[in-house]
Amino acid sequence: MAPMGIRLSPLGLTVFCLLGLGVLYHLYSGFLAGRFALFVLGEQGERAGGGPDAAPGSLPEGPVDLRELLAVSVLAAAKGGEEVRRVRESNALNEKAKGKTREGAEEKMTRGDVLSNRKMFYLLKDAFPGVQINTEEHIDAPDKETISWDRSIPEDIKKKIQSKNVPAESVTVWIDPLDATQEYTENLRQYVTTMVCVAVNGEPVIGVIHKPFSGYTAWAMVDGGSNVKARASYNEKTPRIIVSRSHAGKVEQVARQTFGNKTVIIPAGGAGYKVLALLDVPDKKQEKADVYIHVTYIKKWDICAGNAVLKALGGHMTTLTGEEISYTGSDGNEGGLLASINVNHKALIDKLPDLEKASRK
Ligand SMILES: Nc1ncnc2c1ncn2[C@@H]1O[C@H](COP(=O)(O)O)[C@@H](OP(=O)(O)O)[C@H]1O
Ligand SMILES: [Mg+2]
Repeated sequence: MAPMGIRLSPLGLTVFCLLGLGVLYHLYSGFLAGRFALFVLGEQGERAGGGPDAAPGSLPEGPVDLRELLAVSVLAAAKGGEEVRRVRESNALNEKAKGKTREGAEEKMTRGDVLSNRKMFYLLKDAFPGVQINTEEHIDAPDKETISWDRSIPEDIKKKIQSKNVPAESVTVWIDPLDATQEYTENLRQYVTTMVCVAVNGEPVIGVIHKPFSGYTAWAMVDGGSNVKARASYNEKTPRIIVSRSHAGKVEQVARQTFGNKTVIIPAGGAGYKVLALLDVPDKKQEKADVYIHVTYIKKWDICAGNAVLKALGGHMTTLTGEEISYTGSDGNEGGLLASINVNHKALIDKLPDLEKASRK
């Protein structure tokens, strides 16, 4: 006699057990499917910004040679740059607003951004299909372009850099197909760059910054080599500070409060341009600065290449509180930026309490 007066026959008991097993199986498989969907959609979607790389199934495969990745990154920056220049010279920019920044500035996109993005993305994707690529602009799958890499490595890279394999799944590539879009639309060509960055386990390792209108390219690999170097000296006491001209926030006011009124502030476009301002760059139109500060939100494709180049040369790019920036996962950097080389970075951080607060306003 079962409790509460219900009596089950052996057949009833078997049916009951089978039903129970069925329910358990259903629940468990649903849970697994849910976890799988979360992994595919959540992880990949967040990382790829919605481009075709977000499609499930593009799984990492085999090791990746960082020297090859550097070579194709330099080529991609140059090929993207050709598009940027061609569109600017045609004067048919097809300028569009793609949204607003948190501070309410219009975020622009042009045909230069789109065409450069397409070239850079498909060249890198063709060369390294198993690698995660995060790019600033959306890629429409029907727009696919096949661009093959001939696997040749430029002589200067061959001379300076050794082959080094890392697992494909440890790599995240960040593409900025046109940095300083605002200035591009204003025809302030000197500020414009195309950039590629390679992060390994979130650490910036390879940086390429290319100027399409002068043809200059800076590249560097952490623990590898570079084609660019730091300047001979920097002014630490009253540094010349390079800042954004179109997303400045409170940076000028607070920089003066911190370093005094004598401090020279240089407003300029482009995160790539501003990192190059800290280095020894043989380009007449390149201004020079001692420190680069940014206080508003900024995206990782804007800063990763500059971070890698500075790191490779012994410099630093951190948040305003001195934290390293991790180049995996979400595409935004919340804590502002302080970039320097051959100065006491920690001492600068300690001087900047007000800037950190300003970035939160
Ligand atoms: N508050 C903000 N929100 C979003 N993007 C920002 C930003 N501040 C700067 N950026 C982006 O960072 C890059 C450098 O900014 P700036 O020239 O102002 O120093 C620009 O990239 P893009 O031109 O690639 O869009 C700009 O759009
Ligand atoms: Mg940018």
